[in-house]
Amino acid sequence: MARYELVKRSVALITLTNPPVNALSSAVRHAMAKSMEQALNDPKVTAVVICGENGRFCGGADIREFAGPLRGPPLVPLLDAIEAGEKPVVAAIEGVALGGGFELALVCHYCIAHFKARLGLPEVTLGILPAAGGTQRLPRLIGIPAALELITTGRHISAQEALKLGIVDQVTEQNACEVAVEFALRAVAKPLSSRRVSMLTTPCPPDLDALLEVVTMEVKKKARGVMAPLACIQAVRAAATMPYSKGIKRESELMATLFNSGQARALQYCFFAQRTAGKWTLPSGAQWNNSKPREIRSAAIIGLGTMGRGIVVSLARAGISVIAVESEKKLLETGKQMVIGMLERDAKRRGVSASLNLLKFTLSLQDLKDVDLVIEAVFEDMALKKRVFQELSKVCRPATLLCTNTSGLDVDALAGVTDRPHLVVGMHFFSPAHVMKLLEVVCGPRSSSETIATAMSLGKRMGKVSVAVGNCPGFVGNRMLKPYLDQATFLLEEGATPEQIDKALEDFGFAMGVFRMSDLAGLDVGWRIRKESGLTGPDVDPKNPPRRRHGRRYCPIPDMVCEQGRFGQKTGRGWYMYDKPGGTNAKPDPLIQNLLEMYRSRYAIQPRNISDKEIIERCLFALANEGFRILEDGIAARPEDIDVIYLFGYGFPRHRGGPMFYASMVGLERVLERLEHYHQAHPDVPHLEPSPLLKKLVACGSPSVQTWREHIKTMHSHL
Ligand SMILES: CCCCCCCCCCCCC/C=C/C(=O)SCCNC(=O)CCNC(=O)[C@H](O)C(C)(C)COP(=O)(O)OP(=O)(O)OC[C@H]1O[C@@H](n2cnc3c(N)ncnc32)[C@H](O)[C@@H]1OP(=O)(O)O
Repeated sequence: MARYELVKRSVALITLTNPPVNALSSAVRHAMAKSMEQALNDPKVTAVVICGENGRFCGGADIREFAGPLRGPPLVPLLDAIEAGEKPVVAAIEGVALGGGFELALVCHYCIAHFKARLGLPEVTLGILPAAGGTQRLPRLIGIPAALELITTGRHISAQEALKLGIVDQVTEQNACEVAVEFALRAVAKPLSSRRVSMLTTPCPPDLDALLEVVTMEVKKKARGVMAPLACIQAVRAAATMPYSKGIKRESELMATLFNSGQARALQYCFFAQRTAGKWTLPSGAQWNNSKPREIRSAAIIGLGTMGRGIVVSLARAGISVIAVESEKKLLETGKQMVIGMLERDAKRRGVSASLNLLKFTLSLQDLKDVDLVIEAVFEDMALKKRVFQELSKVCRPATLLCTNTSGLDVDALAGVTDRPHLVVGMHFFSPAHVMKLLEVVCGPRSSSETIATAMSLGKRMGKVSVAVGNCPGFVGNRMLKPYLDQATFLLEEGATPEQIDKALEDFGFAMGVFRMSDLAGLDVGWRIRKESGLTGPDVDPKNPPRRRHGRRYCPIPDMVCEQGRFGQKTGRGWYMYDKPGGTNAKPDPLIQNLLEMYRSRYAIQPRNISDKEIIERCLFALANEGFRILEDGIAARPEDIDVIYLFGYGFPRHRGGPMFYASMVGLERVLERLEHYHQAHPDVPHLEPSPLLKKLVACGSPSVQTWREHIKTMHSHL
């Protein structure tokens, strides 16, 4: 857990050995304490270097230990002892120094960082704060404004930025450990008092209160209802206003308020869920660690609409040659200019050169004959997509993977028109595709494990969080959206307003309520789909009574909004009104209020007061209920996959963990009871009927979300 060696006859080299990230587990803390004691007591030792094995200094406290009782030597006294020691201690930072790892570096008297190293205090992203002295030492070292920024955002910084801020003493391109040993030898006999950061006085700006107020407002705006950043601000205030001994106590009190909170549990769950999602597995036994992805050097995109353009940018940014295809010269030219502009702006922001040399634009599918992979991103029309796939079958070499960016159509039906169904897979990007991190990899029943592995690995290469899902209408994300949207519009019928529903959801933590989100996405897309499926428009079966389709409750208000040409932000009118087409400032629109009143009076609906609690329960429990059905149907393998999809694709607040984790936090019994209650009140809404899996889990004593998969595994899988 920590290796102790004597090098250069007088330097104790302590190497943390806890792969993969040398987290400060109880065993590591124990071994470090012993090694430090040995180094400080050995008269031969004049200096100490601390480094991490395998080119990684330290990824911080062992997050898995937070879930159980705290064991082993506490970190704070161990770090205090390192700082107080009479022999110079040098941190040799390679790879990462994060969280407790950064705090370890802060107590070392000197820091050498490899030029590729990254440092940061990401505790806030886990719902806690840097409680091993980080909130007290960092402000003393770099001042309040810079420390506040790093601690409240959890941002990682480069070694170069750390040098500029005065966190590290030297950046090297050589082996940081060897440089640190030489540095340590030179540091022997130099006075250490000024190197003990806890002894420094915090440089305090004259307008401290005003600064803290501004940061508090910013944090509240960015992360509504999230506790950890606010606690971080209070801890940093203590660093400015109290001596170290009192500040560290304040830090620890604030940590105690966060440590066992639901938010901390949710955020730590999200950390592991994201990593779990990458470990896809199929019933055949094929999985992430036994299926080799193909190497993708070249790709083609069919269609340069909004999605296609974003995908081209994502691929080019990942260093992949891209051929972009359009059907008309004008569309091709427009798409080309947009892609080039996007890549140039992106490169400027990242301080790199735009990879325009990787791009080729063409009107001819014949140019695709040698590419490794094609992603079709044409209009969401099955007949059109089938024609494209038939054509691709003819022109692409037999080994080319054929992917579709459909947001919900049958991937297997597309595979069926090709000569290589095993090489067909869905790659469902989210708009804007060069910004949104989520990628649903849709596994058709005939997609080979190599095809799935390739799509997953390509997603990772593009910086996406990829989740493998099964093939059904809407896959996971969009399938779950329907009951959520339905509940929102039913609530409108019953007496709520768009702004009331949005406010309840935004107070819950969503960046945007459902109606603001719909206005942003465009209301016409859903309208077209409803018309095509005969739910509205001239094809509606006249036998359907009003507000009912196929024997179920149906709310026609969204159709009525679209009939008025209100398609959302792009038309300047939707559920809200905007200053101009494309405007973003949403204001409640009296016309919508009128429409709702007229609608209710036409159908003799007596509007009632609807509480925020009912809004949240009906929208979110219906959402989770569909998630349970998706697990039952084997469309998602694990609740973590669903949660990751909602966190990264639909703006579900991270501090709530995702819809499935949220349901588990509320308590499955309670969710079941509320769904039963609402289903009784609305028997014509099947989405409110509790799913058999939810009932089964409750019958099994509501196990923790991490163990649900044991109850699901006997069920049929469509992955
Ligand atoms: C009333 C109660 C009072 C309570 C008071 C409590 C007092 C407690 C005091 C304690 C004070 C401690 C203060 C310090 C806190 C911390 O340090 S919290 C941790 C901060 N660190 C992080 O957030 C870093 C997290 N990790 C990462 O960002 C990345 O993993 C990485 C280090 C940048 C590496 O990335 P990459 O190479 O992409 O690998 P990954 O796939 O992400 O990770 C590989 C595997 O390692 C696991 N892992 C990573 N970090 C940790 C960690 N810190 N702890 C445990 N495990 C970790 C990760 O899950 C992967 O595992 P597998 O999926 O199983 O492979």
